[in-house]
Amino acid sequence: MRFAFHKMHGLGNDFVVVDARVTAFPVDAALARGIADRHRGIGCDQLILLEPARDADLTMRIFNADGSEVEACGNATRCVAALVGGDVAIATAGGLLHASAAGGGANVDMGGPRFDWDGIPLAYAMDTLTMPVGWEGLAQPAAVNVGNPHVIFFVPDLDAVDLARLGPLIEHDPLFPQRINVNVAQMLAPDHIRLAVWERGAGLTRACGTGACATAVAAIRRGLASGPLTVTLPGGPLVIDWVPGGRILMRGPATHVFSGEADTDAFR
Ligand SMILES: N[C@@H](CCC[C@H](N)C(=O)O)C(=O)O
Repeated sequence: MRFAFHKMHGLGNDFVVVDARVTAFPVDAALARGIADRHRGIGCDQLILLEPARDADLTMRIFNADGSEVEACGNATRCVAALVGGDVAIATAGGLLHASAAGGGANVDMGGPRFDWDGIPLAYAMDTLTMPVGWEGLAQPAAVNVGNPHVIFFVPDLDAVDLARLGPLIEHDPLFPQRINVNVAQMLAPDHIRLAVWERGAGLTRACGTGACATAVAAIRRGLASGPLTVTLPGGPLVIDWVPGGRILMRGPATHVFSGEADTDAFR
């Protein structure tokens, strides 16, 4: 099947966006993996599929590079808002999001975070603000669900952490029945966090919007920070705001790189 796509990125977290609002685009895990493949496909961290919605302007489906379909993607939400333009209500598996395109990027209302252990989800009950668990030097993380699941470690020196090695161990730990996105954060100031993310199903990425949201929320809950604050990822900064009990607001860039056409047969 011939299809059109947009290559986009948010701070280097890159996407293949297929607008299937008019013509359906049947995707399975193997096709998503093939499109995302950086050697044999188009290449991306996530494949984003736009479909019609009943109670929103559109539905956004998210497939990680490993083919798994997931609930939320902050950077893709900004890209979709920038692509569609104006104010847009986006239905996702993680909830209804409201976004508005703004000067080279977008503002997104990412909804409210969850902290209950079975809503993360974790395999068994524990405190999610300071979890009594650890993996080598990484210990006592926080867990936050912002539509998708995140675990956040605060460390004194981000450069001392080998996230490429520890990320997959933690992602696949039985404590996380739906696997987990692994965030390692260094507080630079009460309004500035440096962050690296091992993404579930995609590995190390240049940026993770939901990771920035989850980390900002965890830092505020722990009394380490107050919003609004800047989260600087390898690909650049995002601005996140949250007050306890409220909704998470994210602001950041969205870039359209090129548009193209391809044939699904090429990726199977
Ligand atoms: N890059 C994203 C998150 C994509 C989904 C994530 N890997 C998951 O499996 O939950 C972002 O910008 O939030």
